[in-house]
Amino acid sequence: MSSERELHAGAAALGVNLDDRQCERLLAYGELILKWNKVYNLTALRDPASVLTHHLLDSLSIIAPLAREWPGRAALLDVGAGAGLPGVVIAIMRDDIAVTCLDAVAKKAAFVQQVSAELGLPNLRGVHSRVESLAGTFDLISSRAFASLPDFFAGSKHLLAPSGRWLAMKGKVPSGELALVSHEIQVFHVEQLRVPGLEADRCIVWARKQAD
Ligand SMILES: C[S@@+](CC[C@H](N)C(=O)[O-])C[C@H]1O[C@@H](n2cnc3c(N)ncnc32)[C@H](O)[C@@H]1O
Repeated sequence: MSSERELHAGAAALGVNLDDRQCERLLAYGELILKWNKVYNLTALRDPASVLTHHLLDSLSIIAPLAREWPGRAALLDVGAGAGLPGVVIAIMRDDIAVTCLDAVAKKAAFVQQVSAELGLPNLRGVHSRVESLAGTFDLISSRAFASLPDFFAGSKHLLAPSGRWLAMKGKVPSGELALVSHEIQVFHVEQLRVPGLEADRCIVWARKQAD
């Protein structure tokens, strides 16, 4: 199957209809990751098929849940985004969401800036900072493979709007981490997912600030 057909089929299985532009941009993004991997040290994956399943489809699995949970405009911060996962995929799929991909490593933030310019995504920027020192307010704060849930929430709670939502992409349901989440934070949904082409467990942990 061609990459394009595999991407369309995988997205459809995740409840997402890709238009031609989105499909082109996602594939171009995958190519940029592989092309610049040596310079920016972006991923351990070396072949296009693994980038498609482990990065593009895995990140696309957030899109249908996000449309349900937050259908309108938003400012989203992707913490510890690395090569821009899932932030770049969200920016490609949702032009009504302004995405900031944050990373403590300058080269990774620079790569996201380059992706924004090359793919023509005005709603995407890469920022170099540690999350603990960043200022600002965001409606949505995401992460994938970043930190334990207690550390993710504690490190970014100063950045979440009062009515905002956290979405953490995790592997197996992280029961041990969930038990350690502060009482100031309400985990309101743990959503298990199946990503086409990936045998591994996947889930999204949704949380918000506890009302006073
Ligand atoms: C394992 S990578 C995950 C990258 C990407 N989210 C993914 O799923 O491929 C974790 C990233 O978090 C970044 N990071 C670690 N601590 C951080 C902090 N305190 N603030 C911002 N980024 C941080 C690292 O530089 C690294 O790029």
